[in-house]
Amino acid sequence: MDGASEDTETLIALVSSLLTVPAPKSDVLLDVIVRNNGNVQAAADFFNHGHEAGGVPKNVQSKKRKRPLGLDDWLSNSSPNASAIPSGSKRDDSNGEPPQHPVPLKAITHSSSSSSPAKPVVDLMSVLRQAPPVVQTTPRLPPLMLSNPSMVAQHTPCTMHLSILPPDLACRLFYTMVDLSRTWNRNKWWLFDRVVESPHRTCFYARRTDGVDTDEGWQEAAQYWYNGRPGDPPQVFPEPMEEACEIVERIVNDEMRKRSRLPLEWAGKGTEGQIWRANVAASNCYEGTKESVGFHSDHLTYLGPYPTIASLSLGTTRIFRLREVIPSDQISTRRARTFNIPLAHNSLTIMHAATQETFKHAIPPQPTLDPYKPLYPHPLDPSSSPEPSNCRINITFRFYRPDFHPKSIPRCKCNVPTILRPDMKNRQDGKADKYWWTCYAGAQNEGKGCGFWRVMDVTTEGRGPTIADLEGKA
Ligand SMILES: O=C(O)CCC(=O)C(=O)O
Ligand SMILES: [Fe+2]
Repeated sequence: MDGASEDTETLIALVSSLLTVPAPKSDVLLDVIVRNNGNVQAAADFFNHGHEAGGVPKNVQSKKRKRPLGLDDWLSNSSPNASAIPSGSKRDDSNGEPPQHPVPLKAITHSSSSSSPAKPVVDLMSVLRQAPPVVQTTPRLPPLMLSNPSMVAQHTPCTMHLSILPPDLACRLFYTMVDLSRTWNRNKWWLFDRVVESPHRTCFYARRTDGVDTDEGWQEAAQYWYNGRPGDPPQVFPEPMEEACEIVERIVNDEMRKRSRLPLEWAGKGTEGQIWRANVAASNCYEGTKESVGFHSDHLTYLGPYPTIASLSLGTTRIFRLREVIPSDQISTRRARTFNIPLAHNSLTIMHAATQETFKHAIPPQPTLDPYKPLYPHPLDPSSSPEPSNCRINITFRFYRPDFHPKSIPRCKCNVPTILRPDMKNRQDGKADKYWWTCYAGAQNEGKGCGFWRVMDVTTEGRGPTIADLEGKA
């Protein structure tokens, strides 16, 4: 995943933790957070001191006299040493909101590369727990298994494409990535006051044709893949990944031509006139039943609004879980449904425009799995017989937009590049959606950031061309 996404729910949790009055509903909290430009303390002050002064309208006050929700309510009591992933559903909003102290970049870089955290690193899933229940009157819908491409297209903004690579290429790419994955790392970042670790291994790749050796922008982009931890320069696409990428690009372009485009989507073209091309890829390896990635939407920092992300699955079939984030104004009238999509070997899931703005996705732990039985022997040992494998390899091919080049990303008061996130809860279905640049220093700086928060404005920031520019509607 592109870093771990912190989102509006994290902001809400942080404001709730500062309240000395009964907690209002989350849409009210968010409204006040937005009006205070994302300043958690100012939003909390508004509730704490505004009530008596009549600052909060009657209809935004909670009817129930409840103990205010504290930070501890969001953190489970599990031992920080626990590295096993507990069973049962866990919330993953990933990173905590960057806190309040400005820190120079050097300190952050130093801290991220060599810090010895005060508390031991813990598995992310052992720190987070279920969100408090929202009072709901609409009926709960049971999770739905989307077992074929037409069901996926019917219920989600994604499409599913089966058996996309020649079988020998799919198998060779699987072996190549499993071999490479032995050196990949688990993502680590600060969540509130401790370091958490993603329960799977990941690696960031940049395509050679896109100036991997010369453009230091890729180095920064790679660093952000690892939640701001400095690391080695990005790897280039290994040969079978390049071969697969060309096939993936053709499928994505064919699919995109059939779909209507949204105003903030990128409207540039590739050298061969393609609507979409991949210039980077991130690969994930999940071994066994427990390795997973929690619910998140991908950071949009270099992808820009409404990205298309093409996700190739190889090896063992795992479930891809999708769940819509219901906008605040619809929360009492409809419920999100959980969709489970089995990702077979050699299948491509395209997360089309608006997936990151409207849904969260996860690869949950699962009780059992079917080992993948390769059809071909390992290319480095052609006389061996193929061994069944419990690994799933995922490669997400992405297009990092030139108008969101690392050089153009605003820096916060810590002098660290910010991250771009959509306002999922207050969206307008492509018409006037809001995106925020927020401080991300806290992910690596012992949880300390500056609280920087600014609305992204495509026009004043000189970004584009977008579809709206082309259509003259900007
Ligand atoms: O493994 C997958 O299919 C999902 C990976 C993912 O969400 C990510 O890399 O952002
Ligand atoms: Fe993701």
